[in-house]
Amino acid sequence: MSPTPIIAPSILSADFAALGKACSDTMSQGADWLHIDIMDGHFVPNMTFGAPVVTMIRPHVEKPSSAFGRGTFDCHMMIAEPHRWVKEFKKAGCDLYCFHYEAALQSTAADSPSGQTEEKTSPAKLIRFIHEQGLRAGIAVKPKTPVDVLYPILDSENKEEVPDMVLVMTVEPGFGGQSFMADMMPKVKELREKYPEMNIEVDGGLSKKTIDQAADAGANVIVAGSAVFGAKDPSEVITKLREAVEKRR
Ligand SMILES: O=C(CO)[C@@H](O)[C@H](O)COP(=O)(O)O
Repeated sequence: MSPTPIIAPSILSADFAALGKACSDTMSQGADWLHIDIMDGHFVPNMTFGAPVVTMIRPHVEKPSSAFGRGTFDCHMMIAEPHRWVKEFKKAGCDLYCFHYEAALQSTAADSPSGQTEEKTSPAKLIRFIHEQGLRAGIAVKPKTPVDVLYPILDSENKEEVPDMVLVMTVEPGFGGQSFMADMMPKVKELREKYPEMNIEVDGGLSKKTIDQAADAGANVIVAGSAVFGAKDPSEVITKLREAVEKRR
């Protein structure tokens, strides 16, 4: 049986002028996690916000009582140099630090904004570092990145260097409201066949219309921005997304 369905509304589509309330509202409407998009204008052609905003919204959502529990702050780091921000985001209240494989390949081993070094890091080293800070680690792949690049990382004997979740992007990262890329589903299917118990997240264009394709492929962590925050009845959308995943377990 694949893991529990987890619905993670992406606050990129929330009302930024009343973000704290938007976060607590979506939780009371049935969300499991909050998906928090961090964009730096380098790794992606858009900017959002950084750790101070995460600190401000943390008190609006009860902290998870267990790993991957309700209230998990799922920080999707669409940033260059993901290694540099782990400690800051831990302090801000992040629970799951999900970085991009493509960014980690370019990253240096600095562990604070001021502590740059020239030493190259690697996705595996970064996962170890995230775990050492007491966070869960996620690794994300852009649409053009094949998932087999992740197999050496996922199959590592060294458990501290194995991520807790894989995020398969179903749009090019950077903006909400884009169309779901159904051609990403073979990647999800392949991952699910190989790793039946792993959390597999999909992000981009998920809605009542597209959820069946993602659920059929085996995704269990569903990110939805515009479909939830733009809905007349967000609870109904969250329920439908969850039911679609639950049906395939
Ligand atoms: O990471 C991203 C976009 O880069 C997402 O998390 C979006 O926020 C999803 O928005 P919708 O496609 O669901 O509107």
